[in-house]
Amino acid sequence: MFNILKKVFGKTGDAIKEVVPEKKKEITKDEFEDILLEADVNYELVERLLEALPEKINRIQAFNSLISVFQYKADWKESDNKPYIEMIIGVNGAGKTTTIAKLAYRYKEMGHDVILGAGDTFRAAAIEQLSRWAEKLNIPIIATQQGHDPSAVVYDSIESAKAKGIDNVIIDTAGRLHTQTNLSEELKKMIRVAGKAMEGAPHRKMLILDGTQGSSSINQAKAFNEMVGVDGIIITKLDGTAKGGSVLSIADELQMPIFYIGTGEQPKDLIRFKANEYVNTILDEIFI
Ligand SMILES: Nc1nc2c(ncn2[C@@H]2O[C@H](COP(=O)(O)OP(=O)(O)OP(=O)(O)O)[C@@H](O)[C@H]2O)c(=O)[nH]1
Repeated sequence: MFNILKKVFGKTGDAIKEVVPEKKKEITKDEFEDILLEADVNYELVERLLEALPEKINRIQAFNSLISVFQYKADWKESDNKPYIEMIIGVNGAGKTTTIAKLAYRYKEMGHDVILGAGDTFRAAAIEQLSRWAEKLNIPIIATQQGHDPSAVVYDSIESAKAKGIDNVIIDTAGRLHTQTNLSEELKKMIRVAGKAMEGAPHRKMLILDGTQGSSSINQAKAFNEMVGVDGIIITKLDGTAKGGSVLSIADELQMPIFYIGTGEQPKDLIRFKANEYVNTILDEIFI
């Protein structure tokens, strides 16, 4: 796990090395500040973290400082419901489709049966892309034509899962933020219809955030959270960016669990996010 993380945060590590080329036992407050800013931690958070720290900082002090950011409750909200219904939310291009394939792959590996719902009916390309993943992963998908009501997709995929004894339903949604009001109504309707098809559904609403956007994805996240109430986050594309510190800003600003991080473009490239492992990966670049 640490090796994967070391690779994922490789570019962030390179950015840290710009500040401290040699690993040390202690660093100064100024160095810690520069490291965090280089890694794209939001300025206000950096200042807040530094306030409580001494002039010379050792690894334990740095660890305690960074881990304190991850104070959110309910780290892992799993449910016994069968089928277990998830809606995947986020702006276009954040990595929703790929992440749905990754989740589906993960559940299949666990021995579960999975069905997908192509709920981004706004774009034909989204339906096609998800259908291609379904074919590759050999799992069923409920899809309609572009422009049709995505709530029908929600209803049909849940009904199909119930009828066939399928364990996991993963539903894609549209992510066109430029027509936010329509999107908000559409998502709310999808949620209502899910609840009609199965009481308590959707069991989890996951927000996908693009890790290469760094801290700027936070406002998007807030907008989606206001629209529909998000249960947790998946951060994608962390493998390709030096902005690995944005995970801290995201956790701090949104105070909601980060469930997984995307580590590449393949279905297997998704790992559970664990705050202590993440913090240690960053600190390994700084301290002996
Ligand atoms: N390196 C890397 N690339 C990723 C990751 N997740 C997604 N991508 C890539 O990001 C691009 C966009 O991902 P999509 O899954 O198409 O994103 P989307 O949000 O569905 O976007 P639309 O299809 O535009 O709605 C694709 O080229 C993916 O391969 C990740 O964790 N790491």
